[in-house]
Amino acid sequence: MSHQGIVLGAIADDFTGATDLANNLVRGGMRCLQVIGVPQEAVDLHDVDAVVVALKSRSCPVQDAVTDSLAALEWLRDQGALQLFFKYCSTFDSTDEGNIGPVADALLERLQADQTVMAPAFPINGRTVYQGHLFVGDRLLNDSGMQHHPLNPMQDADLVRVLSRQTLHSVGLANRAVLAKGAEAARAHLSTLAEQGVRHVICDSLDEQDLDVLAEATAKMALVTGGSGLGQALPAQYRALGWLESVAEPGRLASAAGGALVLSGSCSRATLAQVADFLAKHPGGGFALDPLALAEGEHQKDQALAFARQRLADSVPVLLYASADPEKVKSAQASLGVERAGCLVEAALSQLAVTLVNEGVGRLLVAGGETSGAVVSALGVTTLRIGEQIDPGVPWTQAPLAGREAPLSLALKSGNFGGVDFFTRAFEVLA
Ligand SMILES: Nc1ncnc2c1ncn2[C@@H]1O[C@H](COP(=O)(O)OP(=O)(O)OP(=O)(O)O)[C@@H](O)[C@H]1O
Ligand SMILES: O=C(O)[C@@H](O)C(=O)CO
Repeated sequence: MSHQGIVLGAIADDFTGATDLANNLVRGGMRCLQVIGVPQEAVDLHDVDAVVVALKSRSCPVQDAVTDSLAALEWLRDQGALQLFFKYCSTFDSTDEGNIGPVADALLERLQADQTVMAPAFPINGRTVYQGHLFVGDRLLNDSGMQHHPLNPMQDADLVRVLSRQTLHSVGLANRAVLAKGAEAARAHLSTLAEQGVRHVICDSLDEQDLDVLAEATAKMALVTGGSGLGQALPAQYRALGWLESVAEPGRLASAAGGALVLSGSCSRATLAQVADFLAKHPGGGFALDPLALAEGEHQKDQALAFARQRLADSVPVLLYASADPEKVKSAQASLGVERAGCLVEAALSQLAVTLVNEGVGRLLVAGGETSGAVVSALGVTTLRIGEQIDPGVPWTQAPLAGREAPLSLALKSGNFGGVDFFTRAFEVLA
């Protein structure tokens, strides 16, 4: 007989990363709920197999990340989780201070477990690991653009070395040669490393088959860590263990209704191409926000609102965006400071979201991790039911909102995820 509580409890270090993992759990066959922060009230989990707690712990001070992650762990254990998953970015976003190492150490200690695996790979989106080195497409991590990341520049692709700077514990490697021998050999390798006191094991994975082997070898570990690729492989193992029943349509959502709005605060390369593609397909369908104008008062926001209302009245999708090329972003940041420029944009997009959702927007797409965090918080979203995938890493979700009869259909897109036509196709795939 299957386990009655939730099977998997996940702790994600940012909002869009949480949705990415949740999406792959649904694809693996689990009914999944994402909660924003550690719930303060009871959550109905009667038809849920996996819960992902979305934190903002990727770039915050180490102690805050540890405290929040432990609170999430306790809550998930109270819900009956049989296995815990610590989700971080497939590009291993972190610094020498943390937060991946210290959070993993604290979770292991609380669980009284000796070892965990670290598997950031997400092959379908080009993130693979070989001999412990992380690749983005055909480039090593430190040559992929991530070496210039403003918060966590990744200047070393050797994850054993990277993680060793974040923990006092011993870090080891399960390489491709081990995985190629199958799950039994991988388990034996992990045991040998555990006997040698190796607490964290960086795992190679070049493709889904490697992740399947890894999932089989680790499904009974108290804690696994990594990207969403491993998340897609685990549900089959839970079914094999008898923990999970097969469910038809684990990503089934209620019908979507209401106006279609895209809010983009992401300046990542993929998003810029998606904005351009939307504007080409919907001439006159977008309104550009500029932090310098936003700094001067309410005028530009009011203009954006009037523009959106007009389009929505005509039942056509509308795009409000601050996304801009690096030159423009740099110039706004030079005038306003990085933080103020970001805050102005996030505040404007959040206020526009609240007003327009109140007025009848029912299908909302948000681009950018920070932007999504700001918008979701402003809307008062506390839970997201995970639906079908739009593109790898990004599903449609539904959020109940106070004062609204029908749930809001919401898609949160990581900056670099999604095909070029994402802003148009997302609405086409929504029933
Ligand atoms: N024109 C602009 N000038 C300056 N800052 C901007 C501008 N447009 C957006 N921003 C800010 O840039 C930041 C973009 O971060 P966000 O996390 O939303 O996107 P991303 O980095 O592409 O996504 P992800 O974190 O998922 O990779 C936000 O703080 C946003 O407010
Ligand atoms: O793992 C990934 O790449 C994403 O889910 C993410 O965390 C991007 O911020």
